[in-house]
Amino acid sequence: MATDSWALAVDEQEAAAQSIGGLKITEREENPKPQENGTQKPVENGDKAEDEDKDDKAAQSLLNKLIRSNLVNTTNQVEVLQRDPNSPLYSVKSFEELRLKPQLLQGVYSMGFNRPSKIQENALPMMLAEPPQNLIAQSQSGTGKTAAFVLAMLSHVDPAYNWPQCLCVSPTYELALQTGKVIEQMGKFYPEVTLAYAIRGNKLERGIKLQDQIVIGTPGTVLDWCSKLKFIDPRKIKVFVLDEADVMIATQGHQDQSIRIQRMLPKDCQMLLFSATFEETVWRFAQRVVPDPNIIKLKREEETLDTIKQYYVLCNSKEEKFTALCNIYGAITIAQAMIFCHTRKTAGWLAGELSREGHQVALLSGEMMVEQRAAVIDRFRDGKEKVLVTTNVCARGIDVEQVSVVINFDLPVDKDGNPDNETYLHRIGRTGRFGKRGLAVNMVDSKFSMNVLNRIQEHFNKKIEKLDTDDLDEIEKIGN
Ligand SMILES: Nc1ncnc2c1ncn2[C@@H]1O[C@H](COP(=O)(O)OP(=O)(O)OP(=O)(O)O)[C@@H](O)[C@H]1O
Repeated sequence: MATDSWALAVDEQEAAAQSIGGLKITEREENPKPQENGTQKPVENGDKAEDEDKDDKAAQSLLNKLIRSNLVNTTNQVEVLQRDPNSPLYSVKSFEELRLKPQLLQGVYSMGFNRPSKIQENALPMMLAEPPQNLIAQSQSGTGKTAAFVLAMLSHVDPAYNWPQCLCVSPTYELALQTGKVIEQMGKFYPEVTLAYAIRGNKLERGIKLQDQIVIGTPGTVLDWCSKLKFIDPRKIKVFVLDEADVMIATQGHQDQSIRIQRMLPKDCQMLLFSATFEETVWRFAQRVVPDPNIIKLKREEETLDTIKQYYVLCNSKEEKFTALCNIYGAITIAQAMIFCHTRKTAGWLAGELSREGHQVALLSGEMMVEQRAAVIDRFRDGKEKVLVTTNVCARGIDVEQVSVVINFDLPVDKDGNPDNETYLHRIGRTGRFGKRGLAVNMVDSKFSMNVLNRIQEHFNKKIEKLDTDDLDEIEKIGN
């Protein structure tokens, strides 16, 4: 696998300079509307709209890729829905069974893959079948989807022809680069096949015809290259991959552009769509892009609150919350803790106060570039810092197994001020697999947050006990 240097005109430095975790503006109401129970969502003094981190799916996805050290193994069953239920269902337990080209098998082994992941067991035989079959596949981040479709693309290209045969669209520039790296790695022993990046900044001379067999890019640029600029002849595409469909649809215009690309492709082109989640909107989009699909789904392992001891403490201000936190630290031994705040400002303030108290603190917030965030998480995972202070959305989906104490300095609420039960569960829940015990302490500082807490209790039907942080004996007991 070779990358044409002219085809990748934008270097990695530029990628790093493009902060996708940069300042994001979220609307914040000046006068919050009354909540269901008549209490009001309090506005913290001096908070600005940009102080809240935006839920940026693309940034989260990139962050997940950067901090991932290996395959996420899951014990959950794969659900397969075949287009033709009468044809036998193949699944493979080894890469050898796939009869890959030797250069590709060498590439797979050089990446350290010994056997297919759960999703790959079913997806690979389907994608490599003759005649080609369409596929919609959903499984959580890190379960091996990218590796699977990269292998399918590399298997389907014919290096004897010097024109694009496989087209892959990714939601962002950075995600396209990440997937491009996997194509380059896996195709390392297959130098006849080359890859081009259809991403912003990559300007090609007008009138040229691309000679690379694989093209990866973002929807807008890929569409331009296929239509206006005609660098690619879409009628010669054999495999079309739409990656991260759930992230894709979160960006205005991407859905439309992807559908316009798809319409230019020949009828017998293999369509493959991947997503980490499968909400109704993703599903509707998937069905528009992939005709007559086979469907593979792998459910996320359920998180549970069963092994978590949950408490709340009553305070009147953020200073009192900080004192309560110090009391907890004074009474029980905490190996590593994650503390969640609602805004960047509170997170920054709290991190400063904790450091002054002598704690080794890491701070994670949305104004940091994704690469910086990844570095912070890596250090925390290595135990270099013992406390991670973070804003709501920044740490979503980040799995730090060794953390046994979670403090909700602010309770999770959605943009309308309603309890965000899903986030609550993700922050403090544990998958049955790890089954470790955990401790969660929620800080309540107003009628509003008490109401949020009550509704969280009701939702999960689990009692959250009150804790008196002035009573050291009582705190000691919860640490046991
Ligand atoms: N069969 C395998 N054996 C071992 N490691 C694998 C295997 N397949 C993939 N991996 C590794 O596991 C990690 C996750 O794989 P991959 O990126 O393909 O997952 P993904 O489902 O595409 O994730 P995302 O949704 O974030 O894109 C990568 O580091 C990849 O190199």
